[in-house]
Amino acid sequence: MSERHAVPMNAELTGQSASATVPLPLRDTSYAFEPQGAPTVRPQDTGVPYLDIRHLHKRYGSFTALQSVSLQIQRGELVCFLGPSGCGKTTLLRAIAGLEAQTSGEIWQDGKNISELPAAQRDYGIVFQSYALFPNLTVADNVAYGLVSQRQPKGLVAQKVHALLETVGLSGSGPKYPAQLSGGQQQRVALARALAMSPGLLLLDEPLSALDATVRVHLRNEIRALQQRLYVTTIMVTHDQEEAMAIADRVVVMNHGVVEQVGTPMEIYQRPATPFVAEFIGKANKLQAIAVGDGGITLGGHKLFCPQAPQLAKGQALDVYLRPEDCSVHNCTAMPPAASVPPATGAPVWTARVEHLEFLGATCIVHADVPRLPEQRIQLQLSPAQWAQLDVQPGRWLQFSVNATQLKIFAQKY
Ligand SMILES: Nc1ncnc2c1ncn2[C@@H]1O[C@H](COP(=O)(O)OP(=O)(O)OP(=O)(O)O)[C@@H](O)[C@H]1O
Repeated sequence: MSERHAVPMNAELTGQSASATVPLPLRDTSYAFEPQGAPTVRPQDTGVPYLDIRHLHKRYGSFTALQSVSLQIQRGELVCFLGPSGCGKTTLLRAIAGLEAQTSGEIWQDGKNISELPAAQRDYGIVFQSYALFPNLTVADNVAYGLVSQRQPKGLVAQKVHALLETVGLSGSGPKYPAQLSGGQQQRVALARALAMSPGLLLLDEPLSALDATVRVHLRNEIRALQQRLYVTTIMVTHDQEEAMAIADRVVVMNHGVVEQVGTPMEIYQRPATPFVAEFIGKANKLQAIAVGDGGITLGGHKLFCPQAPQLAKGQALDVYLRPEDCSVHNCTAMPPAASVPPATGAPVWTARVEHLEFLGATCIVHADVPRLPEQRIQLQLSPAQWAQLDVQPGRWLQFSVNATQLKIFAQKY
C-alpha cells in the first residue's frame, strides 16, 4: 500500500465534511512550495510509465461506459481526455481517482497496483468544474485543509498556504471566503488546495468549463506553466478541443467508451488514426473517392496522387477528409469560368459557387457548392487579405485546388 496518501478534495463526492479530520501519515509535501524560478528537479526517468491503465472496463448495468481502455502516461506529462459528451472521459478520470470502481482491468501508479485502493489512499489531488470549495471556510483554510488533516505543525501550514496562494496568484486573499471571489479565483483556490499535498498526480475534471472565455484561456496557460514548473503528472478532462490542443503533451481522443487515438496535438490533427478523429478534431469536409491503385485516388472527376494513402485495393470506396485550410483558391469571378485555369503546380482545379461566408477574425470560411463533387457543399479557408483581394462574395464563382498530400483517407467500411 502506498504511504503517500491523498486527501479527498470533494466533500460532496466522498461524503467527507469540512470539519472532519482524518489523520494521514506525514509525507513529502515539498514540491509545491519550490520558489518560482528555482530549477525543476526531475526524478530520473525509470522507463516505467507513471500511470498504466490496463484493459479497463466499466459497465453500468448493461451499459458499457469504458471498453478495454489501455493507456500509459509518463511522469511529468500533461494529458487531456477529449471527446464528445458521454464518451466516458469523466468515468475514466473517476476510476483513476478511485471514486468509481472499474468492472475489470487494472490501474498502476508509480509501479504499484492501485486498482483496489480506496480514494483516500491514492496519491492525487483533484479539481472539479464546480470548484467544490468549502463555503464556510476561508480561502486559507480551504487550502490548508489537507495539511491540517495531516496534523502538520501550524507554522509550517501557514507558510505552505502562503506559498501556494502566491503560486496561484492569490496572495492576500487568504482571509476571504469563496463567495467573495470570482469563478476564476475560486478555481485557483481549488488548484492550490489540490496541490497542497504535493500529489503525484493532478486530476482536473473540466476545471475551466464554468469560466468565461478570456479567463479560461488565461487560466489554462497558467495551469500549463505551473504543471511544467512542478513537473506534476496531470490529466485534464475537457470537451474543448482548442483547450486540449493548446496545453496537452498528448491528447486521448475518446468515443463511446473507447480510446480512438492517443497522440500529440499535431499527430491527432495531421494524422488522425480513425474517421472519427478526422471528423471530431478541427474542421473537415467529408468527401467520397475511389482508389485507383499506386497511391492514386479519383475525387470529383480528378485523379490525385496521395502518397500518404494506405495500400488500397483498386476500386475501393474511400472516405476522404479535406481540411478547409488545405484548399488553395486561385480566382473568383462573377460568371462561371469557361475553363479550368491550371495553377503553376499543375494540380487539378475544381469550380465552386460561393454560398455564404463566415468571417471569424483571423480567418474566413467560404461555404461553396462544387458541382463535380458528389457531396456538393464544401468549406474552404481564406485569410481576410485573400478574401478581400479575390473579392469572394455569395453568388460568385471560384476555382480551387486541394493539397492532396494532406487528405486524410480511409477505406469505407460499409
Ligand atoms: N452512475 C451512472 N449510472 C449509469 N450511467 C452512467 C453513470 N455515470 C455515467 N454514466 C454514463 O456513462 C457514460 C459516460 O459518462 P461520462 O460522464 O464519463 O461521460 P463524459 O465523456 O465525461 O461526458 P460529459 O462531457 O458530458 O461530462 C454516459 O453515457 C453516462 O450517461
